[in-house]
Amino acid sequence: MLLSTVSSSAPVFRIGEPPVTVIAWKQALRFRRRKTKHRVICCDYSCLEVRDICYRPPGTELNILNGVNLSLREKSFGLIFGKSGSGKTTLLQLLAGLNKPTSGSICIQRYGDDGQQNSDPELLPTEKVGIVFQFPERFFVADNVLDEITFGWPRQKGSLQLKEHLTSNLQRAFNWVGLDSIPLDKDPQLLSGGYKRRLALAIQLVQTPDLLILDEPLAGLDWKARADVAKLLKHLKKELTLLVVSHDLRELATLVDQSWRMESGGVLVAERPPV
Ligand SMILES: Nc1ncnc2c1ncn2[C@@H]1O[C@H](COP(=O)(O)OP(=O)(O)OP(=O)(O)O)[C@@H](O)[C@H]1O
Repeated sequence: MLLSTVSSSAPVFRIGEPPVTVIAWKQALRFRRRKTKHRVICCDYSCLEVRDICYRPPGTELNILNGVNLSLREKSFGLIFGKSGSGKTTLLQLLAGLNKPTSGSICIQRYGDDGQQNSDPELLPTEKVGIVFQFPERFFVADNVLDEITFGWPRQKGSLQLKEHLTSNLQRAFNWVGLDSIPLDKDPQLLSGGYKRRLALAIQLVQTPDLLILDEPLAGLDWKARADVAKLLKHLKKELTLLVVSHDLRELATLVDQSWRMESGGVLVAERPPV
């Protein structure tokens, strides 16, 4: 009798069911737990860490790098600038595993939400590092976009699974860099300067690196292409860690989370870009 007087929007209590307030309370608790769990996941993070690296090329007397340290949080944008010949490219080559440091280490360190290290450092796996060299288009070898992007893929018969995996990454990489409208049979040399850089980025992104290293990504491009590539890097930063060496500080300044100046003698100093 009482129920019939209750409006249709009011909560209805039926025998055998918990009152609506209890349901709401449980939902709130579940939401809070989820939020707490989410917060823990968010705050647990890793950093690329370069620890006290020195580098002296074999057969030479002087160190190019002298006690270099840096820490770069995942999915952020790190910029290294400094005078020509100070050792920036040399550092990138060590990070990409192309040379071995004379001393020091390069690792991935995990941190908890309290900012404390919560595991032992792990060596940086070089297969998770992509590098785009200065003027990458000068190293293009194929006469169509598809052959260029698949040039370094495994050729052996048994590598079908890996090739399938790379193929599934290809479309995603093309979408990321905005190459999806370019015909795969187009000659890479006929692409504009900006699109050549996009192709060079896509070649690396197909391998799904965690860390992407770029040496002078804007060098030699016109203003429009420079703005396009800078915008693309801003987009990529949401997906992976970027470490960039550049003299083009003005265009990149707004993307930078951490930056360092390489001083003559191979010493790295944390510093904002002077723009
Ligand atoms: N294998 C090597 N043997 C001897 N010297 C080397 C070797 N590799 C690099 N160098 C020297 O180390 C110094 C640093 O070179 P690096 O290319 O790293 O500088 P950089 O800061 O990247 O310069 P830029 O801004 O002009 O690209 C230079 O003086 C270079 O000549």
